[in-house]
Amino acid sequence: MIRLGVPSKGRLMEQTFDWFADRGLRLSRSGSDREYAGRVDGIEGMALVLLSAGEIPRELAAGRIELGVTGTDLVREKLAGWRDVVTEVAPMGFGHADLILAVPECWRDCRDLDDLAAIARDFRAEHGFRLRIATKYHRLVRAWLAAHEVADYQLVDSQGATEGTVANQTAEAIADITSSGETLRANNLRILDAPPILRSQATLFAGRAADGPALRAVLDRLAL
Ligand SMILES: Nc1ncnc2c1ncn2[C@@H]1O[C@H](COP(=O)(O)OP(=O)(O)OP(=O)(O)O)[C@@H](O)[C@H]1O
Ligand SMILES: O=P(O)(O)OC[C@H]1O[C@H](OP(=O)(O)OP(=O)(O)O)[C@H](O)[C@@H]1O
Repeated sequence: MIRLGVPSKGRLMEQTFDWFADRGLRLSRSGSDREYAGRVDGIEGMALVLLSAGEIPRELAAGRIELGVTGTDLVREKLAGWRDVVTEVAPMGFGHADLILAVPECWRDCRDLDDLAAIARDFRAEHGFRLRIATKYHRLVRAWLAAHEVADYQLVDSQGATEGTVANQTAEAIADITSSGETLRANNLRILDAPPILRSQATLFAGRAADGPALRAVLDRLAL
């Protein structure tokens, strides 16, 4: 049996269903909207598992699902050495979002990473604690700031409504996913002049341990 993990709600779920339908497989919930079980029609030996997008990387790594749809951001953030654990089977062309770092709009002297590094040094001297960056992408943000030699900061965990942390005075800057930029603008935040930390999109992943004839038959059926 090949178990396919799919996000359990929202646009990501609907677009995933459409993507498989375009390839001849019909995914559907088996019961009500609140029941997280589903079925796959159009192929033998495949089961649908509805999960939180954030949990799909872990489930792939644990071998509890063989295939999974989630954002590349979540796989890179949640799986250390992700390439050893999962294979990217196909980018799916939706769920595009950039992981970016943003500062208050009113920080006129903070345009790029060099500015941020200097401001972070001064901030620590002035306030006695390190500048706080709110994010749920700890691994990716730490690696990116280290690569750009920004050191005087601390990460503050924020699992949602991250853009609100600056107004709420629990952080000075944020690192989060953006697509339209509306949430940033509404919260008076501006993206630093730098390439995004990561460009993400919804992707079909396979667990490396799942490789075998049953998985290959499914991928052949999908012409992948
Ligand atoms: N505004 C957006 N536009 C496009 N993609 C987005 C946007 N926000 C988030 N995403 C993507 O959607 C995926 C799921 O996001 P999110 O982290 O909100 O899911 P989740 O943590 O599983 O949610 P929940 O735990 O509430 O089920 C991620 O890969 C993310 O990059
Ligand atoms: O650039 P935009 O188009 O405004 O989208 C960005 C927002 O979308 C995501 O939040 P989501 O709605 O998934 O909720 P969350 O804050 O709980 O993660 C993300 O965390 C941003 O807050």
